Amino acid sequence: MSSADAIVVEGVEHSYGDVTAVGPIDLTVPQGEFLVLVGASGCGKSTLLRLIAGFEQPTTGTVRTDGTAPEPGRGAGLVFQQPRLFPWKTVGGNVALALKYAGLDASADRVDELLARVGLHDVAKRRTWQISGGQQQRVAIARALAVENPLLLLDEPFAALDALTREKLQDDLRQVSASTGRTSVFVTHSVDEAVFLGSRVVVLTPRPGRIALDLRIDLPRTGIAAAELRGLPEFAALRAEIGHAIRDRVTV
Ligand SMILES: Nc1ncnc2c1ncn2[C@@H]1O[C@H](COP(=O)(O)OP(=O)(O)OP(=O)(O)O)[C@@H](O)[C@H]1O
Repeated sequence: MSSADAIVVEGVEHSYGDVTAVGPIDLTVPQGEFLVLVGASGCGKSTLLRLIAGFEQPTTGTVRTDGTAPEPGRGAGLVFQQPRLFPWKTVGGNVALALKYAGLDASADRVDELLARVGLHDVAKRRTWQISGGQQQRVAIARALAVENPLLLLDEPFAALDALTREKLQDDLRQVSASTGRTSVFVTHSVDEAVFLGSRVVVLTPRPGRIALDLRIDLPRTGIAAAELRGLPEFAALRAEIGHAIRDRVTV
């Protein structure tokens, strides 16, 4: 392992009872990479993410994040499909809680700054049910960014959103991630989303999830409009290659 490696997965297999969900998998993620995991439903994407978060222990092999065994709730900001906000807190209160929990400055100015980073202005005092689903997911991302954790782990964060909101959030996340340079692992079913967000895309085989394709995405990450990026011929070629890798291994 080099000091520049944020995540090292070595010889990892994970079983639930007698069902082997993933592995064996070897995967090294250098610092600053935006890794997207894609694959058919049930191939073990979330399991691999949970192993990296420390929510699951590998049945065999080892997982290291920043050189040590991952511990749940430490060292990683997490975003799930549902925003999981506290409904009895205001929007700002939800972000402030994450800051307080980490012993950081939880002032109104700091909360506003974080909300502004995900495109939310003037909503800090609202209740969580007074904002849209897309806005709630932005709050969840702001909360995950609040603590300067080295890792950002996202499990299908945009899956429950409508197509337009989803594209907008993808665009914003791409910009935020380019500016923070934080190592990220993002799970999705969407090939388009994978190519748009990832600096690297790993396709998993159907269960047990193994690496079927490991692809560097050399598309510009800054200074290009989302529509222009999606319109590049290289974008279409990468989407086709990843789509083939998934379809080749799925028997319907
Ligand atoms: N807690 C659990 N107990 C038993 N089996 C589980 C558990 N969690 C997941 N599995 C099984 O392990 C396999 C991998 O599941 P996982 O959720 O990691 O896949 P996934 O690729 O994220 O799926 P999806 O894209 O549908 O969310 C599946 O067959 C699933 O049924």
